[in-house]
Amino acid sequence: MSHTTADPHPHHQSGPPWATPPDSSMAVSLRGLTKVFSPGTERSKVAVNRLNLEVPHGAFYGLVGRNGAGKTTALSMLTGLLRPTEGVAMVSGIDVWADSRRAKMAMGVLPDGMTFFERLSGRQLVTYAGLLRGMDRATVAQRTDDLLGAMDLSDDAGTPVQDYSAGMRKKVMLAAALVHAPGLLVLDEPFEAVDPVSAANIRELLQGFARAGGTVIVSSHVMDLVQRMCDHVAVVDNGRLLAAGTVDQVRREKSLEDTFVDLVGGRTHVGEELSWLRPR
Ligand SMILES: Nc1ncnc2c1ncn2[C@@H]1O[C@H](COP(=O)(O)OP(=O)(O)OP(=O)(O)O)[C@@H](O)[C@H]1O
Repeated sequence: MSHTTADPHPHHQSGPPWATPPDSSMAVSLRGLTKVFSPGTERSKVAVNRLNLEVPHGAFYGLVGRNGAGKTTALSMLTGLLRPTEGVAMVSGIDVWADSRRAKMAMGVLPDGMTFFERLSGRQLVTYAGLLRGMDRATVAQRTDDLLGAMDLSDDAGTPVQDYSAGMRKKVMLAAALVHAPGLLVLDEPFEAVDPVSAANIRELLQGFARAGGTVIVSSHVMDLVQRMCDHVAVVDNGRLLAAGTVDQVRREKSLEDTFVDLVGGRTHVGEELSWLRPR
C-alpha cells in the first residue's frame, strides 16, 4: 500500500509549488515551507504543509495553534535548526538555508525547551552568547548585566544554569537571544513557566523592541496574551495556515480565543465523554 501522506506534492510540478517568489522586503517571508518526518515510512508525518507567510518589519507576530499543530517545526525551519523538506525561508532577504550563517546573525532565537551548557552560570551563558556573535567584551559585559537585571536574574547570575527553575532557564535563554541586538526575534513559547512579574517585564521589553523597528515572532497557546501583545497573528492547524493578518483582521468582532476555537474546531464535550471522571 502506498502512503500518500508521505508526499505532500503528489503532482510533481516542475517549478516550485508557490505562485510568487519570497518577498525580500519583508522581515520574514516563507514560501511552501514543508516538513515531512520519516518520509516514505508508515510513521510518515507532514508536520508543516506548504506554509506561506509574510512578516513585515516592526511586526509583533503571534503564531498560535493546538498542541502538535506544527509551530515548533515551522519556527525551527525558519531559524536554521531544522532543514525543510521543501520550500524557502527568507529573513530580511537572506535565504536561511542558502546563507545560514548570515541569516543566523540577523536573528535572536529562543528554541523550545532547549538549554545549552548547563554548567555555565547565567552570566557566563549570556556572555558566551555575546562573544560567539563577535561582540567586544566590554559591550557584552554591560549588556549581560542589563539583561540579567531586566529578567530579574541578577541575584542568580553566578548560579549554574542546571540549578535554575524552568522559568529562570527560559529567561536566561531569552537574555542570550537578545544580547547581540538582532533585528528579528523568534521566540518559541517565551512566557511558558515565567512568573507574571517577569512576564510583564519581558512583554514591555519586547514591545519596546518592536516599536523601535525590531520584528518579533512568538508562538503561544495563550490567546488572551497574543490578543493584547501582538499586532499580527497566524493560526496554524495540522501543519497548514488557517488564517493570518493583523489581529483585528483575524479575530474580526470576536475574541481571538473564540475565533481560534471556531477555526480549528475540535471542542470535545468532556462532560459526556469522560462521564466516569466524577468524584464519588
Ligand atoms: N522529530 C520528529 N519526528 C517525528 N514527528 C515529529 C517530530 N517533531 C515533531 N513531530 C510531529 O510533528 C507535529 C508537529 O509538532 P510541533 O512540535 O511542531 O507542534 P507544536 O505546534 O509546536 O506543538 P506544541 O504546541 O504542543 O508545542 C506533531 O504531530 C509531532 O508529533
